[in-house]
Amino acid sequence: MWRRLLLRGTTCLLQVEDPNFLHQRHFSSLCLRLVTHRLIHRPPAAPSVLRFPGAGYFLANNETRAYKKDTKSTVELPVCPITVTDIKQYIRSKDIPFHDGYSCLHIPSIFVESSARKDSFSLFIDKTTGQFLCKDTLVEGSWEDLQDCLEVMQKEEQDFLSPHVLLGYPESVEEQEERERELREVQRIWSSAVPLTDVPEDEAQLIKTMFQIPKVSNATLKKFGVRLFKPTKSLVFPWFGGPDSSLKGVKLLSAQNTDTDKVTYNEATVPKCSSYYNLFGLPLVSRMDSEVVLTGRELDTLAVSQATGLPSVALPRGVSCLPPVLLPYLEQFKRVTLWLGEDIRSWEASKIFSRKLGLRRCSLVRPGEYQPSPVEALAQGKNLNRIIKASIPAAHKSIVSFKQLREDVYGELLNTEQVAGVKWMRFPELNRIMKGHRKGELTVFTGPTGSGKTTFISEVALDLCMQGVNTLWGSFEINNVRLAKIMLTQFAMQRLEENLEQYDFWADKFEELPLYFMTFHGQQNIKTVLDTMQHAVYLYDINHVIIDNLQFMMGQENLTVDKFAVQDHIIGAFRKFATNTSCHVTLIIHPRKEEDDRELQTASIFGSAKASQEADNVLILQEKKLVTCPGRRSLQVTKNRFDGDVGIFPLDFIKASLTFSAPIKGKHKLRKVPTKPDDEEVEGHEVAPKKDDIKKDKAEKANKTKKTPRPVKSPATGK
Ligand SMILES: Nc1ncnc2c1ncn2[C@@H]1O[C@H](COP(=O)(O)OP(=O)(O)OP(=O)(O)O)[C@@H](O)[C@H]1O
Repeated sequence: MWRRLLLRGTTCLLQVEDPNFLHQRHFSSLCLRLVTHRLIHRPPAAPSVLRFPGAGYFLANNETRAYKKDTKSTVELPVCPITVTDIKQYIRSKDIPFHDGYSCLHIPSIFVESSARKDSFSLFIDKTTGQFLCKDTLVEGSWEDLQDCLEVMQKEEQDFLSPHVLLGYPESVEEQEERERELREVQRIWSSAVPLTDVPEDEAQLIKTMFQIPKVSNATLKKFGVRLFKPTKSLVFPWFGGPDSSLKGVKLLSAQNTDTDKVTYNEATVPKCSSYYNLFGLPLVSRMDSEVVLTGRELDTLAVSQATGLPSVALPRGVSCLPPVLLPYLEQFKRVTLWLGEDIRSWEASKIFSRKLGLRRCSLVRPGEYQPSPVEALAQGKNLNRIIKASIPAAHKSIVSFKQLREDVYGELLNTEQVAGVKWMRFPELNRIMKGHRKGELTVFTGPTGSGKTTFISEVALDLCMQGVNTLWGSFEINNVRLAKIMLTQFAMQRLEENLEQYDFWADKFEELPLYFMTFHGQQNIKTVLDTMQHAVYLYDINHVIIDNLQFMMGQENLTVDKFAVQDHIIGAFRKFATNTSCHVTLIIHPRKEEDDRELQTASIFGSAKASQEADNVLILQEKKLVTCPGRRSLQVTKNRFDGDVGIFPLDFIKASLTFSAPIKGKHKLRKVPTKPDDEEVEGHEVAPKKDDIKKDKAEKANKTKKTPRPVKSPATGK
């Protein structure tokens, strides 16, 4: 029996042996995988017939999707969002025993013969996304993949499946070459680095002083396999993973001493940081360990381990994120102590990460004068065991007394600068009024139609993103390509159309930013948008969401209700989201009325006082219709809940770079290369290499560096 199916944009003719065999939902993910697998890379001239064991045949014509989706920077809700209840129900319906873990459900692996299973519950299903990982075989996939496998097993009456049953996207030649190049680089660095125990004692001591780890012993460095890469005087931290515990990558850490006796660290990873999923210290954890100290840096893990003897692992990207792909590796611990660093940012991150890890098993070390980072605590001769014992349970209580709050209040008073949030590099005037960009706030931004709202907010958000604020864009009006083009131009601070030879240079750097886009366009339902935001917060630890603009969520609401009531409702929903997720939401709203000769006010946006009450900050892009200065814009802050300061400052628009910011003067020069002989040197801003340099660089790299999206890697497989 043949059926014609449209599977996510792909027309397929499907021959079904048993029409009831697979639920269409499972079938669609199965078929899509096969279609993309076979046809994207080799579009057939004629329709091709593929077969999947037990599923029947299907015939795919070549009206297939002609592109491969970039899974890295776009955020989409899964085709069928699931809840933990759905997952449990489904697993029960298949008579599979499960263990309800902290962030995952644990079931017996379906990819290992029952007699050969090392651990009875080694397949982990993420309770939030349904993504699964089998720790025995390192097979991983989506919830739909797992359902397909279970259906096939049942149909075929099999006890287990081959680990190769799931087809992945095959690597392109460029991807394969890049992976091989990275592996060679890892090997090169690792083999030319030397164990610190092999370095003469006085030199080793010098290195330790440089890194401010004088009390970290040689034995500890040896135990964790830390080496020294002499050419750059960097410490090398290895990433061992996979069934064979082979070397998957390295992190190089260099230290620079500043005038204030403080040390600043710089790190680089191979593979690059977006694919570096190493929980440093994991190979030293035994299966029986039930307690762990989670740190933000490898050096902190060394300090904790040496001083306390407790198992400790370090997050690969510090306090910036806890990728869910690492969660299965932390499931075995009944108690997790998060000791992420010494500043407010680490404290905020530890509260957010503990939600992912399961609050009831987490306790947090509050940074403070007597509780610095582990490395510093060790250097100061503090008792690390006592600090860990004094950590605070993360579980939230809805009623608290001042006794419980007094430390928090003290922390805020002690660190006023940090509490004020991340400062803008390009907008000192915004810092003066707003003090900074803080987590969990709602900013409403408005301005006349076509006045440059998107352009301005794009630069404001880019500025923060460049400082490590994980950013998610919901651009409903202009598509993501146009938006990314605006941001890239602002990032490069020049008209790239005229300097296309510099495109790769800037695009490579831009790609490294923690920047994600929702794939919506046009009218959207508020619930879908909020669900997607929630999903992104879980996956990428998003700190800032920009919604451009609210009007695109109004259309689908019931229009018989008062328009302003709908607007109030939507603003209320974003407010709640910001508070619940500690994520900053910037909401662009069109003014409700515009009078040509009058400036906008807070009342020009909101339908009722309730809505203006919900916003923490209100920003207005004013467009003055002056004869002397036509088109001149200024930014007015009419509400600032943090400290009440309001004000206005002028903005100068530079059309070539689409930027509003004043050029930064007197900052340190990252690089000083005039692009043309008569060009001025640019200060405080990175400058692309010259044309000749680029050609040389390209010749050297020859075919090696073409960027293609890579699937998420598992910490253990590195695949
Ligand atoms: N200060 C400015 N002076 C002149 N042109 C500007 C200025 N700011 C932005 N532009 C240009 O105006 C155009 C519209 O800008 P943008 O899309 O950012 O406005 P908007 O306020 O978001 O528009 P809309 O009201 O349609 O949402 C763009 O081409 C942009 O480059």
